[in-house]
Amino acid sequence: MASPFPAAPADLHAQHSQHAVSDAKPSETAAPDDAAGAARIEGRWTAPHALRPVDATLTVPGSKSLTNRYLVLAALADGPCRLRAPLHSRDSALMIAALRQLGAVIEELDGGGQFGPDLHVTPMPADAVLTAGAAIDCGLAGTVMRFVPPVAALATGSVAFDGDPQARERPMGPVLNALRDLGVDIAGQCAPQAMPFSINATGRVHGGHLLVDASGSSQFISALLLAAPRFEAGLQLEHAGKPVPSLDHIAMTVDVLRGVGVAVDDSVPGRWTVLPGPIRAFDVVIEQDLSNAGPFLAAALATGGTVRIPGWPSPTAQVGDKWRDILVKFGAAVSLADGVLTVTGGETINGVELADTSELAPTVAALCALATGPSRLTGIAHLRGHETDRLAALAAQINALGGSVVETPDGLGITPAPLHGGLFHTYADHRMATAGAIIGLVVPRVEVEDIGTTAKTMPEFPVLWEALLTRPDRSIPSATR
Ligand SMILES: O=C(O)C1=C[C@@H](OP(=O)(O)O)[C@@H](O)[C@H](O)C1
Ligand SMILES: C=C(OP(=O)(O)O)C(=O)O
Repeated sequence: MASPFPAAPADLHAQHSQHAVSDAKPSETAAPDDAAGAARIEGRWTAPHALRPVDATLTVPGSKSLTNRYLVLAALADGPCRLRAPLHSRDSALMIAALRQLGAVIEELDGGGQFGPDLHVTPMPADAVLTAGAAIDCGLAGTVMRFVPPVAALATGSVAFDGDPQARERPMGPVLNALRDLGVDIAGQCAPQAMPFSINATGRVHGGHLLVDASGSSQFISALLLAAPRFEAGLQLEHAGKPVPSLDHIAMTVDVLRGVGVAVDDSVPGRWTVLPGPIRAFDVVIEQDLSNAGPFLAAALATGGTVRIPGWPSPTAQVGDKWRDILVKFGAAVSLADGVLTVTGGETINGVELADTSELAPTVAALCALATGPSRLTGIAHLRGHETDRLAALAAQINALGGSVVETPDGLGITPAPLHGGLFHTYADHRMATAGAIIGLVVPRVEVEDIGTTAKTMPEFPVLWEALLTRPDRSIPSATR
């Protein structure tokens, strides 16, 4: 779809104010422990419609994947740690609450950055005994439900895990079976391979060799690697099964482990060896979330405008760095100079063929729905086990707006079709909400069912998104903090 815009209106801000928010309301139930305290917008939300090409400069909050990895490592480290510019969102709040349950002391420090305070972490005491047991709410966070059980196995006491109803549908079996293979006592109350379950932890995990089928999620591997230095014999982990998805996320895990002094060998594909040893205390700056930068960069393509993101980390282990290649394939001009990523969209958006786009896929699919040529996304069968079955959800919701999307066994085929407004269901999935927002930039009257789902990884999304359209060269307004 081309993006022809009428001449810019005299008072752009006034026009957006009329259209931007319909039933949306500030939430009275901010996520627990969410230090950011950003004003919440929840519920049905009329996606702002761009009246002219965007021209904006912004930074986004910290990386979910880095924040939750460093929180886990800090809880297991050999001394107090500091996370600077961490993410403050539902997923990070759930991780903080989980690690506190296991004995880590996590405090917010005065000051901090644009998106909330820094964090100081005093690790779990080595001899922590959870006399009253612990109950961990995983919400819908894959990083909490997969990364925390191996950490819990290193405490002493009973640790119960549960989460949102949708989380009970997400695959857990390989992590639980792996821990059982390592001798950890796990009782499943629901299905034996899913939440809810509880761990009767003895404070020690011997470690050793493990065979795991990680074709359902890279998080099964990352979860075991992160705790492995604290296993008595370390870990020799081997994957057996269909290809492992989201390999960039495993590379990130290896990268952060090495950064805190852990010896990891990943020289043989599908095998990882972690030597036992201390996790060195650290003081780290969390990079902004490049995956969550995606919808803002996509806005440049959708509207034929320009979006700049200063402070783009390079080098980085984040999968979102792939935007620099992906958006060129869609037809954008992309440059990285002096740490500023600049993306400028053209007259039209090209169709693309892309493999293993991992968590970038919903944003990619939204751009494909606006493209002038057909697209094929492959290697993302495991998205059926994400926050929702993302392949089914994207196909259903884009088609409900007049699109032409077919599900394939491992992805999506998307053919250009004229789109119209309508309700875009979100299925408790933050990336469905942002996909609806992207389409709504150029398709009038798209309503996103629950924009509040973006609080999973970016509570500031609706505010930043509206500012993207109305206020160039801006960052989050202080009034929302
Ligand atoms: O380890 C991580 O931080 C993540 C790994 C990926 O999971 P999958 O391998 O299940 O795709 C990714 O999609 C998720 O958003 C975050
Ligand atoms: C798949 C995702 O999340 P999770 O960490 O819950 O798996 C995601 O953020 O796209």
